[in-house]
Amino acid sequence: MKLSELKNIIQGIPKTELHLHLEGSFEPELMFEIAKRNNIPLDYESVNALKKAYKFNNLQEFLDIYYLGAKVLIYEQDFFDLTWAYLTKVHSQNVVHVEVFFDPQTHTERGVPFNVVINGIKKALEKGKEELNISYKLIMSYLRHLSEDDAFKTLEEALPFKHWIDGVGLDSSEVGNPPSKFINVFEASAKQGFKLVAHAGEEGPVEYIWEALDLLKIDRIDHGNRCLDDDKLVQKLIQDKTALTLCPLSNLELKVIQNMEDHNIVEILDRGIVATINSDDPAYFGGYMNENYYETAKALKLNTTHLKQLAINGFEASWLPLEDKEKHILKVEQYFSSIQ
Ligand SMILES: Nc1ncnc2[nH]cnc12
Ligand SMILES: [Zn+2]
Repeated sequence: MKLSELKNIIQGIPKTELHLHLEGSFEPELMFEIAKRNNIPLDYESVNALKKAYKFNNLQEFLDIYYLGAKVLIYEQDFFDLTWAYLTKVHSQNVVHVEVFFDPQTHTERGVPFNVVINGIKKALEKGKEELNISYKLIMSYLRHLSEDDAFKTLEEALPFKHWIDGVGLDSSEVGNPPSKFINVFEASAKQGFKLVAHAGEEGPVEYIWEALDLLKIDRIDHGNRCLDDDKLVQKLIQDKTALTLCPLSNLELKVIQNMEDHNIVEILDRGIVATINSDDPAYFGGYMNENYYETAKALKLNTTHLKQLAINGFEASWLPLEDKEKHILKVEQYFSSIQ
């Protein structure tokens, strides 16, 4: 297949995004605009200088810059603009359903009230549903470098907005902050009716994936690249149909892999695990959904069967009601039939 043909095929696939940090979709241009209107100095003198700093050797180096950027977000309008920019971008890439993370503690820690953050995000998501026909779920993520008590405080703050939040997640610095640190707050979150996900096995060992499953009782694993290290785990993921939200460009930029050709997504798919493709923090890692599909497909020579499976998996692994999943999956199947 020619690369231009591959690009066109990917553009046409109706897609989901299930692993996206809204703060990670903060493009430098918008960051500078908001910094200026809020009168907050940035450590970089221009968009280009900031972009030049986007060279990471590991997750922590990225997180340090990601939290710096988020500091300019103060008002409801800022959170609205951030979310709306993401939605219009992925709409242009034929993404039709998103399940997005926000990190409340990154903002409440700086004195920005929880309601300001969530009101801005929610208004943009609703506008996206009305005007762009993008359905959505919202996931509140606890920062794992902070304490479980802090996560509990966040859960309390979230309760008045419970009807707007579909699930809770666990992100930030993985190594040294195992899922077991958050058993109680995940149990309390489940009692409130939230679905559960957690980043596990991105940089951390396969044991963290086991902990996320057995101790936190999560529904879906964010990343999970390390799962192939353990055959018993692979069997469990297949049996329980537990999905992985893989993020190939993120893995490359954070040096989880050295080359895209080294990515294990084909093996994960071929073993029968419900693998999905996502962008994680697209403003920092050089690509949104289409670019993630494209770079992966190009490097690993994915065929249309793989592409179709990945797209279907996105809907299967989503939290959409069954009839919506089926409707979308039918459209994916019709699309691939039409291009044969
Ligand atoms: N890839 C990632 N891993 C952990 N925490 C994150 N927060 C934003 N992106 C993240
Ligand atoms: Zn992530």
